[in-house]
Amino acid sequence: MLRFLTAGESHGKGLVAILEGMPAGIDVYEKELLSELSRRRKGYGRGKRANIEDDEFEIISGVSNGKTTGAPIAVVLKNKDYENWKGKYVPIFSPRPGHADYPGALKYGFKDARPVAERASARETAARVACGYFAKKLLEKAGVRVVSWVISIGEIFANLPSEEERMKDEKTAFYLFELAEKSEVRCPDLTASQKMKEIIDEAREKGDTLGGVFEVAAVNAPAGLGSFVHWDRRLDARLSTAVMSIPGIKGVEIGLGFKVANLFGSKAQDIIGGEKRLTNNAGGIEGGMSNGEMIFLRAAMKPIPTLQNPLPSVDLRTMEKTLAHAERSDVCAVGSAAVVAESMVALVLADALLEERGGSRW
Ligand SMILES: Cc1cc2nc3c(=O)[nH]c(=O)nc-3n(C[C@H](O)[C@H](O)[C@H](O)COP(=O)(O)O)c2cc1C
Ligand SMILES: C=C(O[C@@H]1CC(C(=O)O)=C[C@@H](OP(=O)(O)O)[C@H]1O)C(=O)O
Repeated sequence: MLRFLTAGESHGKGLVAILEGMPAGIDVYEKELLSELSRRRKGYGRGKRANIEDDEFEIISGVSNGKTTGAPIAVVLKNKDYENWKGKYVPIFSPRPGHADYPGALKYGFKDARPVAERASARETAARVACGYFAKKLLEKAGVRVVSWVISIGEIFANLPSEEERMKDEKTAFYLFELAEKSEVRCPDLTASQKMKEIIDEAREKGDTLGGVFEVAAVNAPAGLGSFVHWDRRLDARLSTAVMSIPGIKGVEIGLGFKVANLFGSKAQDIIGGEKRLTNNAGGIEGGMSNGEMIFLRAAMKPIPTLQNPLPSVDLRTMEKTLAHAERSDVCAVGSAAVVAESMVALVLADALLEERGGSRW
């Protein structure tokens, strides 16, 4: 079983990730890990914090001579911003609607939501991407690649090859990914990317924020990952839980997703006429198992909750009406969330692959 834990707060000394269950013999390149971390951290719409951090890390166990050893892997990531926060304390008395502040304060009995915000913050997703890197390297050995791209931000939609083609065609997936990597918002349509940047600027000027939708594809995933025999072994359930756990994600669709509900069965199912299907409406998963087609999912991220032009809230100490707390924040982080989703998908698929193939060394 591949499992991981993370610890650390957004403005504390740093983050710790422990990944357990990795077999020995997986190649590890620190440069590649650093590049994965910077793919997550950067992007148009991210706030000033992204330029403060450089995601300097240290792998303190589980890797020797550039290969995993089979022992738990521990990665420590520094928060450079810690130095700026040291000795300072900024309480959050008026919870930001949409952030974890209010329910977190109620749950843990705080009048100041700062301790909630510190751990709820998506800074934690840097530790997930560190774990995801190792999962990606294991998948790479099995010929599987996980890629992502953004399809919309606010009401700006990318003009892309048809959904049918995106879900079915591996070459299209790689092509879209390559283009997305060149875009500051991680959108393969470079004209739409420009418009996306413009509405992000507009939102920033108004003290507002944006969300959007991205897609993740796992290319060349073998058939038989996951199982129908029990609810928590179903691959689609495992993938959607993993992606839904990313802060801000409010919807996950596999394959055609919600649209499939509007079709006749004859149009919805992927006809079996040989080893490969003509369509991939199922997003590569039937009966909770991968079916040998590309695994394909889509996720919706809500707009960032911290608004510089804050919404009404209350003071937790008095319950009197006031405006929500405002502080430095991202305006839009959909491209970053897509990178985190790649990691979460890779971790689920690597776990499922190890269930199938086992092995202490690869
Ligand atoms: C990469 C990334 C960056 C984020 N940046 C911010 C941010 O700067 N400000 C903010 O208020 N929320 C940000 N969020 C979203 C919040 O962390 C999230 O909305 C909050 O934890 C509440 O969780 P929920 O939206 O899942 O309910 C970010 C999320 C991700 C994935
Ligand atoms: C630090 C990261 O994301 C943070 C996620 C986040 C939130 O509330 O989720 C709030 C912001 O933190 P700060 O208030 O320090 O600017 C983001 O920058 C990161 O992704 O590395």
